[in-house]
Amino acid sequence: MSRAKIPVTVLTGFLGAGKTTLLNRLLKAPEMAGTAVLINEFGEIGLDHLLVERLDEDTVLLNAGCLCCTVRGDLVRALRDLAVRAEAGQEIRRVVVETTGLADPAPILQTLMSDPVVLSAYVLDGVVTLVDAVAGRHTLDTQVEAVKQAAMADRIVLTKTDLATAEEAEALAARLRALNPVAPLLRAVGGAIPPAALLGAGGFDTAGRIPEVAAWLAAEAHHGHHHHGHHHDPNRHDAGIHAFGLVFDSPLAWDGIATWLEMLALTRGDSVLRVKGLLNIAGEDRPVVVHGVQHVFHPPVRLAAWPEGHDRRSRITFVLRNLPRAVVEEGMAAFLSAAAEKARIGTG
Ligand SMILES: Nc1nc2c(ncn2[C@@H]2O[C@H](COP(=O)(O)OP(=O)(O)OP(=O)(O)O)[C@@H](O)[C@H]2O)c(=O)[nH]1
Repeated sequence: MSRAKIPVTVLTGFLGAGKTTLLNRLLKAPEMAGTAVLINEFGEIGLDHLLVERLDEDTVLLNAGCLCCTVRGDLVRALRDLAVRAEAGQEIRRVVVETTGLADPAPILQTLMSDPVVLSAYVLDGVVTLVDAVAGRHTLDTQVEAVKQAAMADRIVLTKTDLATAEEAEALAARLRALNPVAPLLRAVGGAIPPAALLGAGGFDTAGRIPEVAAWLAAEAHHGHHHHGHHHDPNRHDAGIHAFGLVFDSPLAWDGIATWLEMLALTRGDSVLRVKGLLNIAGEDRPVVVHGVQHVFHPPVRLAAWPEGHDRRSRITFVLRNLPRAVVEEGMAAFLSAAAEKARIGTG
């Protein structure tokens, strides 16, 4: 007799919407035991695997590229590997795939619903899409991926409602209901939501959805991944978007980096789709994690310890739209040297 198929949940949502935060909470729930996680990140230096508070053999990185583009083959391979392990007796009760914030869900769903090996071992359990209550409106206005993510969701989770006014959240909710009449619209602050609200959505169905959804899937079925428009450059989605990472050998001055990140969010928030950093701050034993999402610079968080097996250099990744890398690098260097000078004068 063949084994029961393993349910796969696709966790998506635009850059910085709160996917990793929610995943971290979810994985702590007892009913999530035996969950394998596949993480995909956009940009040269992946950090998410360091930020998911559990990196064991069942967390697989699909790194340096976008799941909907070049990494699609990796997704199939990772799922096949997990299926082999499950067949050999390892307990894999569920798989969660965290996509990059820029992922178009159509090719991912198409892959999950059509690859014969994947189909033999897995069943699609649903698409969970997170929408940031603060940045969501602007994101839906400017990024077609975000529209697709919302329209193809089986569950939509409005995040960061603690940072938005009730009117903002309600206006966004109304827009999401129009884009997706079938998905329950849930809310989560800090990723807090019962797993049962997200899991067990059942196979993907286009019934009741806006007509574009069926058209997007049909287009993917015809294209196949060889003709997928943007698969040549993993770090480039539309012409204006690019990602890069910076690495710093010496500890950084908190003053300089914090002031600069605040300035960047304030003045260039529309162009700074995402900043994520794991930082070695002068005078701190523990790593400090910083997150910027468009106009919001989130409060920094100290991790309990440096991730094992990783050096203590600071790493910052950026996803920018229509903003040259040099502008960011020069601005950052100026703020860091101003902070160093201040410290020198202060102590000298
Ligand atoms: N205030 C508030 N902050 C949140 C909430 N959810 C997430 N955040 C913060 O938002 C920032 C980004 O969260 P992540 O979970 O890293 O977002 P992500 O979607 O995984 O980001 P990418 O993988 O880069 O697309 C972090 O600073 C989180 O602490 C929320 O409900 N309220």
